[in-house]
Amino acid sequence: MSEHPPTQPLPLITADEEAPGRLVRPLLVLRRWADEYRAHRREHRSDDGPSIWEPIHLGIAEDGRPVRVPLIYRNMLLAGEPGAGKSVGLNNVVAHAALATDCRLWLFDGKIVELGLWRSCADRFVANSLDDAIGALLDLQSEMDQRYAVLDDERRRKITPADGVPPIVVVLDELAYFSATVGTKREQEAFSVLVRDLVARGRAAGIIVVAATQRPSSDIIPTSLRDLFGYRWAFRCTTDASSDIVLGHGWAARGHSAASVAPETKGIGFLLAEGGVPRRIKAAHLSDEQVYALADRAAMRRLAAGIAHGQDLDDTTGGAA
Ligand SMILES: Nc1ncnc2c1ncn2[C@@H]1O[C@H](COP(=O)(O)OP(=O)(O)OP(=O)(O)O)[C@@H](O)[C@H]1O
Repeated sequence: MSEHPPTQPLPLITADEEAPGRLVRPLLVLRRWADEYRAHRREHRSDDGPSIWEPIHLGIAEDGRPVRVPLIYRNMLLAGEPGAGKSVGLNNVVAHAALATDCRLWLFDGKIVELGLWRSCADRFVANSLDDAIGALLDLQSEMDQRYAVLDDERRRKITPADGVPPIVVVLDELAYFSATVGTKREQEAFSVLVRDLVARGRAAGIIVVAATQRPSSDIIPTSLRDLFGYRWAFRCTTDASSDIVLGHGWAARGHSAASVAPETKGIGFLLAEGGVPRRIKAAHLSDEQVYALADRAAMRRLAAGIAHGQDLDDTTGGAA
């Protein structure tokens, strides 16, 4: 935000010829200062928008405090029964990433319409083709490997904002569609192996995986994959066992179960952040109208920043080189 300009000294004596020398009332002085400040803000308003290096607002905790988490160098898993509020929760993450012109956005949506609202902001949008999904993940894997090669050359461990190499936010909704529903077993396995590799190795290269599923079962979220996610957000689950599949074994027995969320209380979930204790939070709700408005705004910002949809990763960022 720009600073307040040097304030011009305001005359404390009116120039009113009919009452020369009358003191200006302090309230009027304050009002004029406020007007001057507002005008300055309007003129110099900084519209930098959010950054992917800043925490993302997810909702509010039980104590009424906002819940904001940094996503950079981390991954997030969202799971819960159909209609529990995952898409609404996911929209908070996508909105932040879309508005942040310092990251790229790759969206995978087997259902097409959930993330489809953000399509104009995405560098790559994969709909219901497993073939396309595998192709896109292979491209991400090779981008990740290139970035690591550069980091290795420079004897560094991870990318930083100073590098100018944009983090890539990869959003996968619905995970089970690609890993268990369409395609052959072999293709599903190829998809799962690539996702696991990105989640396991992508963080330091700035590749952030955010995956959502309405099937919190061990075939979709095996423990070995679940444990790679620094953030796990369990929306209402039907059983303690499925809540544990998302959050980790034993949390339900300790009183942290997403099965305790009443079916009618949409948007409530348990967020486990980096080895802490799961917190019960309510996701911030963006209506469809708000999502459309934000998506349009984000697309314009991306266009203005020269990173609009369709531009090749290497054209605009230089890749990792
Ligand atoms: N945080 C919230 N605040 C208010 N209402 C919410 C919230 N989250 C969800 N809802 C309501 O619940 C409905 C279902 O939410 P949402 O579409 O996010 O569920 P979902 O878990 O993604 O479902 P599915 O798995 O079927 O896609 C929303 O349309 C909205 O009306």
